[in-house]
Amino acid sequence: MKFIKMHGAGNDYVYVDCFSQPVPENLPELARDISHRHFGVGADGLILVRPSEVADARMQMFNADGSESEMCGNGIRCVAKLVHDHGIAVKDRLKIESGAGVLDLQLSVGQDGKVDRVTVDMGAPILNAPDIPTTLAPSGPVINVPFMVTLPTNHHLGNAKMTVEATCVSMGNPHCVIFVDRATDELVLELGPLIENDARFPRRVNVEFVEIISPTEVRQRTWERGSGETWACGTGASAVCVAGVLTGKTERRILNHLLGGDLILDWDAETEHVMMTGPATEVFQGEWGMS
Ligand SMILES: N[C@H](CCC[C@H](N)C(=O)O)C(=O)O
Repeated sequence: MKFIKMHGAGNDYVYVDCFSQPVPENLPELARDISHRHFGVGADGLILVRPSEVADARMQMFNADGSESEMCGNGIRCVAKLVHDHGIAVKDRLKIESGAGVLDLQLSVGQDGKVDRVTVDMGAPILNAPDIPTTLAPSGPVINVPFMVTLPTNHHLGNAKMTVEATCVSMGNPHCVIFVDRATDELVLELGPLIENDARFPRRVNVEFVEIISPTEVRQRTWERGSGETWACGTGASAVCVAGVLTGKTERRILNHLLGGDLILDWDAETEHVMMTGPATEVFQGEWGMS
């Protein structure tokens, strides 16, 4: 099976062009095996680029643990680059079908004629608690809701319980945004998985730890549902943009610094849609499963 390794701001996936080869079988198992950082190619997950009845292509995304997600922001920028650069649809505006609906993308082409940056209309955020889904509220938005986590005994973070303030947003996939003074390893790597798997998120959740630099600039670390800490998360950055406005901490347009690069987010007041702009990079191509 031929694959293309790509990343969006360091959020790296293995991409399979299913226009030119059949859809692989046992996708969750393949996602786990191919994502393994030592025994596989190494990636945050697997993304299939498939024909679509209603768009230029369809994106199907799996996390490193084999779970399927509705949407992937960094991933959809790379899907657009693959569709353009590999001749599937050579246009500077593309429609890509995802679990969050058919999204519109505007492609920027570099000197080499290949896509280097993409602006994605991520659609409108979903804020109603049951639709995120979370039980942190019976209905309506979840904004700065105190969220107590019980820590395992003798935990680095000290006492047995810790309370953070959660602002929850879905971009087709669920996000729990937490604004902190410093996004430390303890918070990201130890509190992250506890929140990811908390029963108050029936479909688990992606967790963003956000430092406010100014009303127009933030720094984000991400503990992703099904993949652990990633170097960037596009749907997460979109959720952070919305949460910043809902909590009064940021303006509608922000620059977000993630471990692997920067994203520009703009929650348009007219359309209520979040616009995300960022890089898309092809690293190498390979063949999987050569016996
Ligand atoms: N990295 C992706 C998000 C993957 C979300 C996935 N971890 C989930 O289960 O929702 C992004 O750039 O939006």
